[in-house]
Amino acid sequence: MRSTVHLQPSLFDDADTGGPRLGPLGGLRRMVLGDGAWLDVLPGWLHGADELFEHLAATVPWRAEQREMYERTVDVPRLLASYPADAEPPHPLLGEARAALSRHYARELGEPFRTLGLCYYRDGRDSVAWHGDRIGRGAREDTMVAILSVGEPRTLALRPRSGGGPVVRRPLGHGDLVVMGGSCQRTWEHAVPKTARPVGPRISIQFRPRGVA
Ligand SMILES: O=C(O)CCC(=O)C(=O)O
Ligand SMILES: [Fe+2]
Repeated sequence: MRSTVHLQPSLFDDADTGGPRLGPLGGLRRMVLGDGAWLDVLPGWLHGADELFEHLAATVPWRAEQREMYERTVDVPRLLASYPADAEPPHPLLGEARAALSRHYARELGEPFRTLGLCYYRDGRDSVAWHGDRIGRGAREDTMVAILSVGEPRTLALRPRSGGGPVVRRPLGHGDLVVMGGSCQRTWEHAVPKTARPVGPRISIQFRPRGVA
């Protein structure tokens, strides 16, 4: 397995003093994607994200998974960790983030965010292929998946599931928040493409309601 590369302190976040802290969610801006899907974006929601990155990189019990593909067993190109609704988040800030998101979206979502999913992209060879989060209720119902990104910027790509149409590309930087909502998981697909650029590691933190996966 590839070795784990850690960020140099303050490589991304020069203003890093004190611990990590969340800004207000009032600056969220909505992009209407179409077919009932939307994407809310808030660059720089988390300040002082270096410490969170380092903490998660070092303490989360990252899992390497394998998957059957075309009758071969292949490595899933990223490391994973999941925290069910009743598990203690791996950093208190993530509990705060989940509570803030639940408050902000209470009326529109109608239920709180519950579970945490984490992905560790070690370098540009790590990726996630086109998919919707359709294992759970997202296959049938409108829902939301919120993603806080720390570490190296990577691109979140989105495309309509049917009928082609242009690919929407959002760079996700250190401390940025995006929320996929409405029908996004069933009418659109998303991916984090591989890149040939020499990029460092990124951690994606996903917040989902119960039964969405
Ligand atoms: O890396 C990301 O932010 C996206 C991860 C993702 O789509 C997933 O785990 O379902
Ligand atoms: Fe996903």
